[in-house]
Amino acid sequence: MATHDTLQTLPFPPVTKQHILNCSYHNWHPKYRAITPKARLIPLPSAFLDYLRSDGIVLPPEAGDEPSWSDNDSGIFSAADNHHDDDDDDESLDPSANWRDTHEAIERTIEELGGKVAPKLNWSAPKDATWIAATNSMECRTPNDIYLLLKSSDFVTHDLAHAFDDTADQSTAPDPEIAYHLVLRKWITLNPSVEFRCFVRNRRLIALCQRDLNHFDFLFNMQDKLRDTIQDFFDAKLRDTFPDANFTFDVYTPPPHDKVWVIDFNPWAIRTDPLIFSWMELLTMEVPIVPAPEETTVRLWIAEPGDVGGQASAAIEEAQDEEDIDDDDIEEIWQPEFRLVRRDDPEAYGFATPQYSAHKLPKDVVDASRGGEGQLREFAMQWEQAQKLAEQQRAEDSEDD
Ligand SMILES: Nc1ncnc2c1ncn2[C@@H]1O[C@H](COP(=O)(O)OP(=O)(O)OP(=O)(O)O)[C@@H](O)[C@H]1O
Repeated sequence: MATHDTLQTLPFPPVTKQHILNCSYHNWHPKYRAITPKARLIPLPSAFLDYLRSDGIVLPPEAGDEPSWSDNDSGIFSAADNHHDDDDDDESLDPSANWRDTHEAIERTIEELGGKVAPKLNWSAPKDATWIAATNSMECRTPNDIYLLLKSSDFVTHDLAHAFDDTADQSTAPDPEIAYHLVLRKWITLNPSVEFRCFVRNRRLIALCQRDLNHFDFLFNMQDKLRDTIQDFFDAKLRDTFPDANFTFDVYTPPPHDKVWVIDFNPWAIRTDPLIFSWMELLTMEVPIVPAPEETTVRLWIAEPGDVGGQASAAIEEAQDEEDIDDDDIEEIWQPEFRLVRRDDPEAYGFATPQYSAHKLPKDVVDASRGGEGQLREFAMQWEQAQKLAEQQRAEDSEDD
């Protein structure tokens, strides 16, 4: 998280609520549907959002449900656990009673997408919660798999409660109503080595880098081809169509690496992880505005703090008018910086280091669970129990004081 100090010193152009909304999946997907992996969007009613926001994790009963969390110290319940023989209020125990249509739409959509999906909300996928899933991934086969991930994710909570935090028009404009959607993407086995984050400043692709911070040797041989492919894709599909001049986008380039899929858009803002770059680098990186025809050198423009928009674009237009040079000439001699993780880079994760660990269980719990499949759930239960005991102990201690 950025400190107040960082926010003040980084020369970002103002990030508005509209910038955030433009990166919401439901806003950009209709326009870019043909260049994204197959996905379906399910509008979420307020009853479902209340469920996501509520404390604790109670899952709707599933066909043939047994009380699977028999001692339930985990705090995670299937509604079947609450079943009483003489109960006539079963409905009230099923959290999906108030959003049955949504539940059924989710079921149908999973089936339509081939039985396995990767879920996300308007902006965030529950990448930080995969530890709680039986698959240890975001792969979901049932609505309950989805609810468990969404309810366990801090990233999803951010979408629900903090979407417009730190925007420049925070106090001057009321928060627009957010049309929350559940995005279900047909599950594909992605090779993380060929996922890239791309940075666009003033409608120019200025930098790109790996999303997965492991070192992949083979990428170095493919670097030029990948850069060209992604640059061409950006020029043809995104440069003039995305509503903002500054933004980031994530792509996947499946083998044989001549096609590009958009996975996501993110705002040009501190909340977006710059990965192997720093925001200061991206904000101040030198970008050519035009090659001088009589010289072989390139004139460079350096961003002024706070100006990565209007002035630069005006300067480009003016230079182009004067010197009759078009964008293609510029592209020929200048390329975005494409950063890969080198073998000994300090940024590189060791293969054993889990990502998003700040959102997970303590390291010794995760390490200890590496022994076998499914054990993480058990550790999760033990962890919850340990937390409760610690809580109890603290309460007792403070009573003693
Ligand atoms: N259809 C899919 N099938 C399987 N995995 C997927 C699919 N789509 C995306 N993923 C994986 O999920 C990851 C997260 O997706 P996405 O980028 O949409 O999440 P996010 O929360 O917006 O991430 P960030 O906050 O880093 O932008 C991707 O990096 C990719 O590895």
